[in-house]
This record gives sequence, structure tokens and C-alpha cells, in this order.
Amino acid sequence: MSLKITGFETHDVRFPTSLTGDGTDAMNTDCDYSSAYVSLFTSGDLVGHGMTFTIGRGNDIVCAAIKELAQRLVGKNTEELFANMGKTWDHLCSDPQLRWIGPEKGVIHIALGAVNNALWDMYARSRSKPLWKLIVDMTPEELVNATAFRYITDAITKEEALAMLEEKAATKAEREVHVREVGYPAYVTSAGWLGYSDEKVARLTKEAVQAGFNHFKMKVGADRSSDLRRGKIIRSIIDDSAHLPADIAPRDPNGPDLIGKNAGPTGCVLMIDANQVWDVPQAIEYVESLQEIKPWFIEEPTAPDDILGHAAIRKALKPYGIGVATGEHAHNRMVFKQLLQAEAIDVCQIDSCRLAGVSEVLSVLLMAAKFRVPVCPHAGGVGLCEYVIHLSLIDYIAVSGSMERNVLEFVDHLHEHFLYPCSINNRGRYNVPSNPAEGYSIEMHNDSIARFEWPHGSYWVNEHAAAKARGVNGH
Ligand SMILES: C[C@H](O)[C@@H](O)[C@@H](O)[C@H](O)C(=O)O
Ligand SMILES: [Mg+2]
Repeated sequence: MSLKITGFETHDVRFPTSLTGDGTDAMNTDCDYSSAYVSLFTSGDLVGHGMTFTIGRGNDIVCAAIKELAQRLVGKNTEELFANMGKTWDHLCSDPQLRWIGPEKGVIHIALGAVNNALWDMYARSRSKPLWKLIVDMTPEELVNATAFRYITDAITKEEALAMLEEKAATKAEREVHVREVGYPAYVTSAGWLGYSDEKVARLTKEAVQAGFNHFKMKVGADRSSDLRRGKIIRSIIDDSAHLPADIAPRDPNGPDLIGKNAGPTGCVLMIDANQVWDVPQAIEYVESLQEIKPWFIEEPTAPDDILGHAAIRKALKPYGIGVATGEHAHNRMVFKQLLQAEAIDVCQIDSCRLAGVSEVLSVLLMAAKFRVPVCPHAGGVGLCEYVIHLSLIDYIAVSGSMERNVLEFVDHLHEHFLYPCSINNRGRYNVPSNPAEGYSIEMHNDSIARFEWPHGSYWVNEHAAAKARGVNGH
């Protein structure tokens, strides 16, 4: 049925994670996980929800930008928008005046992420499929048409993308069955936030091992001796087979999926994340001094736009078997293109809403597959885990065809605010979202919005001052 987009609503929703130190790292020492949330309405019952992630102040500025962009959809016919989502993305992106306050970066671009994701959510709901399923069921031509392709054809042409997708098409169904059965590999970050005490880190790491996880990320970069101390605490837990659940045998650290991951004796892997605190020479020297804790990679060692800096760090750390990962602050597909062309990264960490939504994510998935760099999406925030399982499923089933070397980030925060929260199986892997009504899984409960809306939601008006005074903290 042909519908028109009739309007939209935005919400500035902020959760008080700064009270407990959740989400903290060497750069972001005080974060209130927040969602700049948008709902698109149509002339029928069909709706679409989307959001982008921020860490508090400024979320209202993103909501203002969302309003400007969502206005570009009002009055449009939904089927015409869905028929060529790449073209729709170009339309959203190219307002002749708004473009000046980007282009394709900063507030305006993450706002576009929320709007584009809301439209994809609506498209998936209109076909009664979860978002990942909508996309893996597309023909190679449909998928390429849905992709933001401008400015990347020097790295991958549409013809090359089509050929890659066609090569994978025949075996998509097998991969879908397999991943539904085993789940998608995941790793835990929320045991190692910088603001947590050693005791809390140790307790949460043990719990994560017990829950079946075998990849763990720890924050570094504020203080070298405490990084080493904590790194040793985590390694002593994950390398000790006594902590593994009885029904999980230690994995072979020399097994094919662990080669190059610096796995310990139980097959568990540690990663470290500096959130951009260092200059290039400092990053090299600092990470060299952490070699004892054997990280698989250093994430965001320096400024996110410094492509050649990442390449230099990667080259210098190679002899230690330590790789480089980045992407949560890579603001568009061109940054990823250059990171790949410059051989600057071992792991590509797309962000579901810093890139401007699914259409731009698809372009990075295609480039990463061509350059054979594994995609391990970023999910340290509110709503990001709900989003990214869809993206990793698209990557595995339709694009790269592999999940051997991939792990998808998981943080155990705030899932209860979503109607279709992500979930993890007893092997520490993401379950496949399978409710036909869930779209992109990002719809928030109305009462969560009402309670945490900034600044007039009931939590902020009635509860926050007392919670702060009580000093609720797990530091
Ligand atoms: C402020 C945030 O919690 C970040 O620390 C987080 O996104 C992190 O970099 C991550 O890799 O998950
Ligand atoms: Mg990070």
C-alpha cells in the first residue's frame, strides 16, 4: 500500500550512567549514555524509529539537526523511498544549505544516521522482517542500490560489489541457518570500564567468563602502571581454566580463528582501547610497554581522523603481534576507505549511527570485505548493541561470508529500555533477532522515554538529585 510520510517526533533521552562510572575511558571520563531519538509517522499505521548515540550534553543539538533532516522526508511516498535507498540517502544528505554545516561529519551527519536508520526500520517493518533479514534477502542489485556509493568508486566499483555479492549469494541460506543455530561471536567491554575498581573489574570478568565469553576489552591510557596491574588481573582470570564453565572446554590458542589474536592458554583474548588519548610516537611507546598482557589489538590509539598516524602505529606494533583497530569515531565512509587503502587497520569498527545509517554502513561493509579486513562493530553505548547485531548478520550472511575472525562488542547496559532488546546465548554469542515486527530493534518503551527525557522527564525532575546525593556508585 502506498503511504506518505506525514511527520516526525524527536526525543532527547539521557540515562544517568555517570553515577556508576559505566562507559568511562581515558578520554570520556564522565558520560551519561544518551539517545537522540526520532520516530517517523505515515498516513497509515506504519512507523519507523531511529536514534543516534551521544554521551550527554549536546544531545539536544543533535535533536535539532534531526528535525531539519527529517523534514526532508515529509510528504514523500514510502514505496518510492524504499525502492532505491541509496538515492534516498543522497537526497537526505544533500540539502543545499544544511550541507555547509558538514559535509558528512559532525552533528549533522550523526543526525542523518538517526533519520536514515528510522527509515530503514520503517522499511523492514513494512515487509514484516527484522532489518538484517530484509537486507540479506535482497538481490545483489537491490543491495548495491541501497548503498551510499558516492566517493568510494576508487576503492570499489558497483560492478566489483555486485560480483562479490553474487559470489556469496548461492550460500547465503546455509550461513543463515548456521548463525541462527550457533549465534554471532561477541566480546565484553563492560567488565573493564576505566572508572571501575579492580575488585569490580575482577568480579565482572569472572562473571563474563562464566557466561561463556572468550574475548574481553579493557580501557587503557590514563595511567600505565594501573593499566598493567589491571591487565594482569584480567589475564590471570581469563587464562585460568578453573574459571571456565564446566561445559566449555578451553579453546586451542593456536586454532585457526585465534591465530594472530594473542590468545592465552585457555584460548581467551584480551583487547585494549585508548579512546584517542595519545600522539603517534607516544602510542607506540606506551603500547610496547603493555606487551606483557598480550593484547590482540590497540583500539583508537590516536586521533580518529589521522589515517597515516594509524598506519605508522600499525607498522611499529606489528613485530609485537599487536594489531590496530578503529572506527567508532570514523565519521564517514571516506575515512574508512583511506584507513583500508593505507593498510592502517587490522580490524574495522563501524559505528551504526556515526556513519549516517544503514546505507553508509553497507558501503563500508563492501569495502572491508574487498580489502579482507574483519568488521567488528562498535557497540559501547545505549542502543548500539540492539543495532549492530543486524549489521554483523548482514556482513556474515550476504557480504564477507565469514565470522571466523569477527567479534561483535557487547556492553551490558540499558537493554531493558528497548521493546526488542538484544540477547546473548550461553556460549557468549549474540542471538539472532527474529521477531517480524522488530524492524531495526531500536524502538524504546514509551515509559522509558517519558522517564528519562531531558530535562523534564520524571527521573531528572524527581529522582536525580537524590540519587546523586546518595553517591550511587560502583567505582
Ligand atoms: C564513551 C564510551 O563508553 C566509549 O568508551 C565506548 O564507546 C568505547 O570506546 C567502546 O569501544 O565501546
Ligand atoms: Mg572504543
